[in-house]
Amino acid sequence: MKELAILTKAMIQERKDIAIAIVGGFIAGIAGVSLFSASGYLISQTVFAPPLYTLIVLTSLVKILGLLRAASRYAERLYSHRATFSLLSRLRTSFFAKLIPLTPGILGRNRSGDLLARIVGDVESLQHYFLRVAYPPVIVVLVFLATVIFTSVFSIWIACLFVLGMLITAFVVPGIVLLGQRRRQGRVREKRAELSTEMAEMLYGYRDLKVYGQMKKREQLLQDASAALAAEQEAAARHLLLGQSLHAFVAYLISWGVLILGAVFIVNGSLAGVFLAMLVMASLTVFEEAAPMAVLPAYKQDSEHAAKRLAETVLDADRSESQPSTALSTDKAVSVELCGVSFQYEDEWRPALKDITLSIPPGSKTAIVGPSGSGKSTLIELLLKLRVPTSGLIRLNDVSVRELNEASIWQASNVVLQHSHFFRGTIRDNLLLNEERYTDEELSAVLEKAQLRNKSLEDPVYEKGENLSDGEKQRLALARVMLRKGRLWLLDEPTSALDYVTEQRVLSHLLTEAADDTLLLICHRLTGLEDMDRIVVLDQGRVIEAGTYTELMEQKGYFYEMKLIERQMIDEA
Ligand SMILES: Nc1ncnc2c1ncn2[C@@H]1O[C@H](COP(=O)(O)OP(=O)(O)OP(=O)(O)O)[C@@H](O)[C@H]1O
Repeated sequence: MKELAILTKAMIQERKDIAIAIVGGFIAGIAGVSLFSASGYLISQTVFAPPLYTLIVLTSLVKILGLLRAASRYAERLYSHRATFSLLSRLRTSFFAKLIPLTPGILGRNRSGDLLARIVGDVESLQHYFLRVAYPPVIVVLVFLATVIFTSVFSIWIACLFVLGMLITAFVVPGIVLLGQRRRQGRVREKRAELSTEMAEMLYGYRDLKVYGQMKKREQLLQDASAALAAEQEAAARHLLLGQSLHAFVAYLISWGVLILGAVFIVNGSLAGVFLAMLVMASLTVFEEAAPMAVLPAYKQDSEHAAKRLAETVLDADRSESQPSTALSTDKAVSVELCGVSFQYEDEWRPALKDITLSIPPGSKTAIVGPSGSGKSTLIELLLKLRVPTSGLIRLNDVSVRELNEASIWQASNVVLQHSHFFRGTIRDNLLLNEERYTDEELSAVLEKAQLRNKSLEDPVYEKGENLSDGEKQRLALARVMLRKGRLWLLDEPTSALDYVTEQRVLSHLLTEAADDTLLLICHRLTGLEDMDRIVVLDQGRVIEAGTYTELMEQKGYFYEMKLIERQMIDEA
């Protein structure tokens, strides 16, 4: 199966551990069969009162086999699990590497809880492919063949009975287990995704749920989802247990067959009675070793399904895997040019941006204003290559964005998006997100410039910046961006939560920092835009006005009207 290719590749990388696990498993299996066969033979021999040295040799052999079995089983478990954990970490990183270039688009298409279920649950399911599907049959077949050859020395018919039993346990029992398993596992996955989704919704929206009095209802939904998952898991586990019980039943049936056949051969003189217990014990043990065969197809199917879901999730990643190698230079300020750029979100009926043509010279300072939903943030996402224009061309430093390596664009840009993420740690941790090293003095200086004097570098930051006010979050994001060395500043409403005075102070520091760089500032408030080289007004995805502050005021168009309304509101306030 194509989806499992990635897993096979990862398994090849762990071939040394896998080979040791197989050798360990084989020795453990053979030692197990020999141990119990020798015990059966020992018990039979004692009846005939053999010389003492025979008993000593047999007893020692049993002990040695017991030790050998334990040691080799330990080695098998150790190396197979080590290989599994390495495999899982390889799979996780390769899945993440494919997933990351797809953001933010992928979050729009998938519910985050479901994505989490895939990342955690489905990747985890793949471990079964190795632990329960790929390598156990190799051991089972080797141990079984060795046992059949050994048994055939005593009786070819008993050896044939072993083969018959093996065929039943390898094909008939798993076939029965497989019936209905696909449906059951599908339901488990569905319920797991539902539970993760409910959980994510509750975690993200717990404040609103509390305020709107919906918490109890959500908790109930969560409990229902959890109970539904537990019920499906129980049903699936019961079904697997049924397979294992069937396997044990067949194993005992074959052992009874060995006993009866052996008794018949002893009566007609073709088998020495002393070997009967040994053959029965060999039969019981070899089928015990073959127990994983009962659930193998079920796990195989489960792993294939998980691999398919993961492959579907990152389907587009393969298409966009090869990134161009041309890098955006950080040696000089970046020029930005948009020629007839349009963009429409998937499943949206109207474009977010329509035929935008703009030329932003290197080192210039441009403000982008316009009503909510006019496409300002979308424009920034296109410049960052987070989305690809539906039509038109974007050039940075005269190179088409299509030909530029996206990581180099991010490297060359100082970006503050509307919602910055903050990690659990300290203010210092949240400032030091790039590879550069900074002294405490430098870090404190940016906090000062961002008007975050009330925070020290060691102050804690909770997950998602829960303990920071919206204004503090914005100022921390701005402090973070001031530490970067990019030559293109893309700031999406970076000061919307600040009071007027603080906003002006921060903006003035920002403009000083970006003095030699190109800066694009999206803002709703129209105050302080006099210092900008150009103001671009967007409405319904189109550029409706563009010019300097004075030009737009003289033009008495949309910007002028908005400015008048803003002044009036400030006066009234
Ligand atoms: N992920 C998305 N999927 C579908 N449509 C989207 C998505 N993000 C934005 N849109 C739509 O695209 C249009 C432009 O959105 P955008 O966020 O660029 O506007 P904006 O001018 O930045 O708004 P605001 O000032 O409120 O931040 C809006 O109509 C919005 O509904």
